[in-house]
Amino acid sequence: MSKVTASQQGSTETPLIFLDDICVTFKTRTGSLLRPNRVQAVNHLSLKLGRGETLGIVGESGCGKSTTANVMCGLQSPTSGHVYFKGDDVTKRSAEMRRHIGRVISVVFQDPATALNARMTVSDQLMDPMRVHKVGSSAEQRSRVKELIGMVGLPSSVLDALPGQLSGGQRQRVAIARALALKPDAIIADEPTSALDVSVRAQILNLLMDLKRELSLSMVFISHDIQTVRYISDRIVVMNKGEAVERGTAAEVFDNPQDDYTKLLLGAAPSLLHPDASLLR
Ligand SMILES: Nc1ncnc2c1ncn2[C@@H]1O[C@H](COP(=O)(O)OP(=O)(O)OP(=O)(O)O)[C@@H](O)[C@H]1O
Repeated sequence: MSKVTASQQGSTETPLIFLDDICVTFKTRTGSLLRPNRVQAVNHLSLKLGRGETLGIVGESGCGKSTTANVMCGLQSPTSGHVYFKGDDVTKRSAEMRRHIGRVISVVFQDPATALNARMTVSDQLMDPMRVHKVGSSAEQRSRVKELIGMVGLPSSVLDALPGQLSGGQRQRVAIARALALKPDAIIADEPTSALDVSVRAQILNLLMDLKRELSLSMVFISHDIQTVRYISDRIVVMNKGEAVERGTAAEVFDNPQDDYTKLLLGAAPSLLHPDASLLR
């Protein structure tokens, strides 16, 4: 397995995740069997996720955000380029490496209704990753489940509930608790508030920020809403048509946007966050 040093990646500390010149091309259903059409979902993208930072990835639907997230957590192999985890080249993962990365990088998806198993109680959903990865005794797993549900601000009475008996916000809290079950290094949150009622979006964002700080997590936060990304991120990458068109600290991107597309996003739709700013901290 080849290594890349921090200085080769242009920083003093080896990032948790480093995507180096990633391209992802998909064959589409249009075109013929011999000459399938292709879509370039990610086009020569390089980015780093530092330890303990929140990296926001923002752009319109179809610009390649989810594909980028999937490359980061190993759900998608790049067509070209390299993926480094803590400096190790993990582009071509063995089954063991895939398992390890699945444990240390967790994903929170947009819609908790589909991300959770409708037939499993909350308790079983939280226990599941620990059972699959054989972490702890059953007594330790049960105790961790109680700890997890408290961490996301839900009462232990919900542990016996099925997802369908919970509100959308409660379900997303359960999905976040499950993502934390194996004590990951990083969470990738892919549009985690988009499917939620506007009144609970700020609560979920605040929860993610609190957990990230308390647990010293790294986080990738993906959204098409640039105001939400600004609120939660330390650094931001703006994507357009598979490419990173702008990057910088949240303040740099907002106060002094350089790219026309970023300016367009900033001038576009109002924030999808609750209009009552007092809900945000
Ligand atoms: N499995 C796939 N097969 C074919 N094309 C795909 C596949 N996954 C994504 N694409 C295409 O790649 C491009 C980027 O998709 P991606 O889902 O990464 O964008 P996105 O910015 O996350 O969009 P959204 O916000 O709508 O989820 C789109 O044109 C999409 O249709």
